[in-house]
Amino acid sequence: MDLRERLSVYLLISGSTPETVVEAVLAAGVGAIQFREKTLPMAEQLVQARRIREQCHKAGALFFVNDRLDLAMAAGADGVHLGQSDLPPAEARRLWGPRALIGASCATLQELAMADGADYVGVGPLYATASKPDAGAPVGTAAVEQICRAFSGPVVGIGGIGPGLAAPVIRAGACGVSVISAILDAPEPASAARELLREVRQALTDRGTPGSAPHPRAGGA
Ligand SMILES: Cc1ncc(COP(=O)(O)OP(=O)(O)O)c(N)n1
Ligand SMILES: Cc1ncsc1CCOP(=O)(O)O
Ligand SMILES: [Mg+2]
Repeated sequence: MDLRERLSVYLLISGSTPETVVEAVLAAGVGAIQFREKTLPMAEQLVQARRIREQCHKAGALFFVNDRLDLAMAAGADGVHLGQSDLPPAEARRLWGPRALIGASCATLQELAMADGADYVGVGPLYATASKPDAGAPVGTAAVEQICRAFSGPVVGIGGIGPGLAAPVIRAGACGVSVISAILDAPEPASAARELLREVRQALTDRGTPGSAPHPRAGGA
């Protein structure tokens, strides 16, 4: 499975996400998980990150750490996701090496310029979201279209994406959607994950997914 396919549904979790929920969404087909924990002490984050990495790898999913290159490396993650105020992707690459998967956030073409060296980009917030109070104004799917024209790697949309809102993101050119509340706030997270995956796959089929070479660092599965 290549990187684009694994990013079809990319879930962000925190330290308070129950282990059983992680297990269930992975079994439902979530292909990538990002550990996004901003408050717990680092030693505790490291223990949690290692446990989630194990869960992901058993399920054949990718494991990313948000913000912190040091934590990502210590936890044996597949990659790190860096925002505009984090280490530049090129610097993370220099420190971690060629096998690391590096993701970057951008909302505009100017921000994309700062993402040089990233393997994939997350574009957002696309819609209003309560999950990130400092997210800024929604940029909508037009931003996905613009960034997909300028960046040849995988692009995921993020921010306020729930049922029925994933298909427009794929039609705009993204390979997947990155979510928190659509899955974690759902009464049955595994069912919500399956439904989102179904919507993404249907939209990719309708779009006529462009042939993409397997990503050299996404591993085989
Ligand atoms: C896949 C993905 N895309 C965007 C983000 C947002 O990153 P950032 O802007 O650094 O904000 P925080 O998540 O750190 O609050 C992301 N985490 N993942
Ligand atoms: C981390 C992040 N970055 C941009 S929007 C967002 C929050 C996404 O959460 P939700 O899917 O609940 O809107
Ligand atoms: Mg960040």
